[in-house]
Amino acid sequence: MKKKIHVVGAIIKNSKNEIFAAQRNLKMTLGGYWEFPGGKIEIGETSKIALVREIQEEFNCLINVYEKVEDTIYEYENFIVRLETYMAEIKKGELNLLEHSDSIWLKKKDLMILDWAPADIPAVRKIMETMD
Ligand SMILES: Nc1nc2c([nH]c(=O)n2[C@H]2C[C@H](O)[C@@H](COP(=O)(O)OP(=O)(O)OP(=O)(O)O)O2)c(=O)[nH]1
Repeated sequence: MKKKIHVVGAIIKNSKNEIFAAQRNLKMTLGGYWEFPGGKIEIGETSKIALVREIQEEFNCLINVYEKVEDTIYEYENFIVRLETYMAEIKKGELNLLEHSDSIWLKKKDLMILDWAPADIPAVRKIMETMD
């Protein structure tokens, strides 16, 4: 049976209404794909607490987490992911790439130029449809 993982991702918006995307480095699973930063929820954590922790660990940055955007299940070749995404903003500091190979701030209309991790596509579509 395929392993199931529960992952949370932050759709971080700046004052120019741009969205932050990060590229997974080639040593990570799904290396090279773009994602909403985040990671696996640990036992006993809420999704929002996990998201704040992951962004602190991977980007040394404190975020505020707001409403849920999407909740998708996607079956990869070797595992099944449940990806929850939440709107977020930087509360303190800046996003430093401690683990990712690249990052970009994009207007929502341009989001599809990236090669997103397949599980992220429903969230990307939803942002493009709903955000001002
Ligand atoms: N953080 C994040 N992970 C995503 C997204 N979409 C998606 O399919 N994933 C997958 C990639 C990873 O297999 C998993 C998240 O694990 P993680 O971010 O904690 O990665 P990790 O380095 O700890 O995982 P691993 O490479 O050690 O297996 O979910 C996304 O938007 N954000």
